[in-house]
Amino acid sequence: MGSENEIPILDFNRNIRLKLEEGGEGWKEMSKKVRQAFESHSCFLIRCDDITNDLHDEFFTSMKSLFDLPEETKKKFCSPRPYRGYTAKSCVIPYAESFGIDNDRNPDTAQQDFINLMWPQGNPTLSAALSSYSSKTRELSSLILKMVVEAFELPQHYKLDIGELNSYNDARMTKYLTSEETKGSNIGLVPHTDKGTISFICDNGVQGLQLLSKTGNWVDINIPPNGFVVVVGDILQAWSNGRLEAATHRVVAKDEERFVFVFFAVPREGLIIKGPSELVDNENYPKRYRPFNYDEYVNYHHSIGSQEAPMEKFAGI
Ligand SMILES: O=C(O)CCC(=O)C(=O)O
Ligand SMILES: [Fe+2]
Repeated sequence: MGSENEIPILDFNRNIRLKLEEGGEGWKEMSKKVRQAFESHSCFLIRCDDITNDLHDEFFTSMKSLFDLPEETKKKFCSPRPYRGYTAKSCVIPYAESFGIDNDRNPDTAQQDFINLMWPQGNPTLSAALSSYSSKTRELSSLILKMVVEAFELPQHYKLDIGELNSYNDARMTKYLTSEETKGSNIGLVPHTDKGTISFICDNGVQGLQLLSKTGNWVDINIPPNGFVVVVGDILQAWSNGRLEAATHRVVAKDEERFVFVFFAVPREGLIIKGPSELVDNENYPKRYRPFNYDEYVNYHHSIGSQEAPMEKFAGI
């Protein structure tokens, strides 16, 4: 599927999705493409015309107004949980500010509470756009994970498993400093893998995301305005017994301000991650990870900071 510099692009526009009948030929065909792209690149680009140009522009314009709020207002958004709340220029993201919204119970309520905290008088434009982006990515994440089960020819009951790996979602909005503001450093976000199941990323058109290719080169990712890049996270790597590898990615600083929305599909709290025995094959794919508790992995990840191959150190056999 193309060279390492060519990130595969899959079309999930409405007319295509309408024809995807679960278990049908078109569905199987698309499932194969999803698996191939995850195997070859650990990610792929998605085109999805539910994200119209107007919605894209409204979202990123209103996101800018969020970061333009006074520092003391932004700081009101705090959370005792790792990676959530408002962070500015932290050691993991030294050249960015970011809001991590914990959506685990009821995503719409969590997002609404967040908007009301920032704007007691409300911000209907950002509220509606955030809700549209989140519901679209939520729908796509369950579709794509079901396709992973299909493409590995796993028994259908694993779709329930996948539901558990995809039960919560965390939304993140980030603003990166420009290369002038980072004063010489060209890194906006250090190389890392995402600790959830899969993540969807989209930006305001200022390209800065790079993927570490299988041959060790940094490859630019140009996210289509009407779509996302979807990347494999640590949990899908562990669940698939390493057949799908988490995407190592980083962000480089650019001359213009970069705004980003990320949707992390994550397991429910306390889930024990234990992949299908069908994906273990003693000759070619011996068992790579012990079963582990998702929360313990998140706490471990948080305690060590951003390091290479945290999953291998935590649960590798
Ligand atoms: O800014 C981006 O393009 C990627 C953000 C990211 O990797 C993350 O928040 O985990
Ligand atoms: Fe990431």
